[in-house]
Amino acid sequence: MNISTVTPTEIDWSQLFNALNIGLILVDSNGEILLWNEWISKHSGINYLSAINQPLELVFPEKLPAPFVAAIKRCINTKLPVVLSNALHKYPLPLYSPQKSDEKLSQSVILNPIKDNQGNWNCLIQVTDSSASIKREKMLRDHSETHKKDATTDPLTGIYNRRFFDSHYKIEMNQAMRQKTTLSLLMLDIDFFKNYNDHYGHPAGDAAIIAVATCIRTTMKRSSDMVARYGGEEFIVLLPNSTPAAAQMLAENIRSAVEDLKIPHLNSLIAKHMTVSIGVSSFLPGMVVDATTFLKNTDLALYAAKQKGRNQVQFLPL
Ligand SMILES: Nc1nc2c(ncn2[C@@H]2O[C@H](COP(=O)(O)OP(=O)(O)OP(=O)(O)O)[C@@H](O)[C@H]2O)c(=O)[nH]1
Repeated sequence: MNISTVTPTEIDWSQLFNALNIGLILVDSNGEILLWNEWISKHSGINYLSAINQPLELVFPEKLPAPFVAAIKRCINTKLPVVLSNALHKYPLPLYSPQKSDEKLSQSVILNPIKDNQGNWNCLIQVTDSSASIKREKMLRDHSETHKKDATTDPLTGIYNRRFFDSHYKIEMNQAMRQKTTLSLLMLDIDFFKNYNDHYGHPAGDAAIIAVATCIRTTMKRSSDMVARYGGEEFIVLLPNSTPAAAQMLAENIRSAVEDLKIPHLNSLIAKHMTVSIGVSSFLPGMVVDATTFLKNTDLALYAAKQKGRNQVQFLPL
């Protein structure tokens, strides 16, 4: 049915307005209510008879926001529609969810100028419940943030994963070369971890990896330092602007902090507790060396720490 072709005698307009799943209020230029549909009654708790011919600003028990009242006046004066941004005006009217009477309804509101038969301009306020779309947007946003976090974080320990390290390392390396600054790397590996797993079981092994990751993270001081899980029981620490001496000192702090955790390791061949070996390498200003070589050198330093007896720090110059 084309509504524009039917006359008011052919259709019950109030029935139509009340059947709509949006709120409708029509106010004249004095702010008096000319139309108030069922949806608005349901969400405001104010029935048609209490609202009709009353000033909009006095009908609600709460004061209406001044920008909303100003927008209605603007709509009538300019004879132009106004869309109220949901971000700025979340609750223009004191409307509530019929299911949860204490939960304010977030609303999308559009104001339209309407001319009556006498040529007077009124404002039609259309209100829709935007809580569902806001919830959907929030869900999508949370989802994408979780996704981003998943892509950069190691699920077991919560520290960065190797993929994130690889990309971050390239950026830091380029910066150190361009700006002629120092960059140090530590590579850490838990000693005799295979024996630990074999003796205490895989879940205990996982718990030990988490404990070591947490220990490294809490021993690091600067916000620019970053630690990542590089392999099963291997970690890598990137230290921008750290000299060889500072990097070795931090490595020693981490080594002794892990020892101080006193995680029993009866199958270690060098101690009664869990220990780590650490290789240290530093890129110095003006050096001509690529990122892969620097990384390999750090790995060689770690290898040296293992060879020399484990539970120690070894520095290998580039
Ligand atoms: N529980 C647990 N074990 C892991 C994980 N990733 C790797 N591993 C184990 O870590 C052990 C590493 O053993 P190896 O590389 O032989 O080294 P290691 O026994 O620590 O000996 P050294 O490094 O020479 O002192 C292997 O047994 C892996 O199965 C993990 O996520 N959880």
